[in-house]
Amino acid sequence: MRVDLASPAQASLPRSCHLCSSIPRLSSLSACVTQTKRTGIKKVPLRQIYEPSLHTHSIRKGAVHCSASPPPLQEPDRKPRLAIFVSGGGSNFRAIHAAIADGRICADVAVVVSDVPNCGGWKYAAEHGISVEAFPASAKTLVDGKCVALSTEQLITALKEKYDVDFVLLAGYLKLIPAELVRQYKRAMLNIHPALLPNFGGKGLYGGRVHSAVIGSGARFSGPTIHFVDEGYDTGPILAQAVVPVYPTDSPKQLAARVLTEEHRLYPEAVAALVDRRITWREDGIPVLWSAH
Ligand SMILES: Nc1nc2c(c(=O)[nH]1)N[C@@H](CN(C=O)c1ccc(C(=O)N[C@@H](CCC(=O)O)C(=O)O)cc1)CN2
Ligand SMILES: NCC(=O)N[C@@H]1O[C@H](COP(=O)([O-])[O-])[C@@H](O)[C@H]1O
Repeated sequence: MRVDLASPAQASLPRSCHLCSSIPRLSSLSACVTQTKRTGIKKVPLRQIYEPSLHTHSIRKGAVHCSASPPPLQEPDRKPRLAIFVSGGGSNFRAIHAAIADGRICADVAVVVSDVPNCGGWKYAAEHGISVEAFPASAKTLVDGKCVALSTEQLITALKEKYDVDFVLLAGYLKLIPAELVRQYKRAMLNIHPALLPNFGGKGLYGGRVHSAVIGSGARFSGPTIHFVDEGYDTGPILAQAVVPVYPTDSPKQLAARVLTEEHRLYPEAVAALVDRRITWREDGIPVLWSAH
């Protein structure tokens, strides 16, 4: 059985337990080991090995007994469940859904959430038997004069209890995610932005406006950024980026198409790493994506 650990260069050697000075043995952490069905590689989440705080100690007859007590893992046969937020055509949602269908992403889409009922992403979800919810309330969520949108509290309850969602993915979603929802999915909510953050991001910069700003700046490179979501627009920790050339003769439409091609490659890769738990965190709060191969 191959156990795939982060390269020692990246991961500090196991710290011994500060109380009993033992180094946790792999067998004592067997509960941490998860089988990645698709690849047959045994993954051992680093955080559950290198955090002595996971140990419990009991004093028996004067001796300190140290045993790892990793947090409970999901039921082995339960795939991670995703909520995907869209506002428009949903091409990134479709790319993620296609990656699930062909086995690149080991997860299920539990629900699609949109501020624009019947947008392209909403229709695609409905056509594929995926539940849909409207959020937040606006003139666009009035159907026959009745508001069909959930409140923030109702949405959180639905995501946690009705849909049992583990991870939230923003995919062309154009509304600010409220702080209460961000807190519910700390280090479990991603967004894709069509430029190289921290440049060309923030309020007012979305869709074609981003590409116009890039071209107008004279920048020679652009590309998608995948980042964890915090309370501000596009200010969360960057997880992955890809680079495409910007030609001085580019129209915003031409640049958008070039960036979108890379979005549809990069986002599924990032989501696969997220659900496979191949992301660790540096002590300065920067996420590290570990390749599956
Ligand atoms: N809490 C967060 N919410 C959202 C984030 C985020 O990083 N943190 N990312 C955005 C997606 N996004 C860029 O990637 C983005 C989307 C929309 C805007 C924006 O200025 N929106 C307009 C309204 C547009 C409309 O309703 O048509 C606005 O707020 O005035 C900026 C960045 C998703 N949510
Ligand atoms: N700041 C957010 C933003 O501009 N998102 C962008 O909206 C486009 C449409 O997404 P879609 O085709 O997946 O609906 C994509 O380029 C995405 O990066």
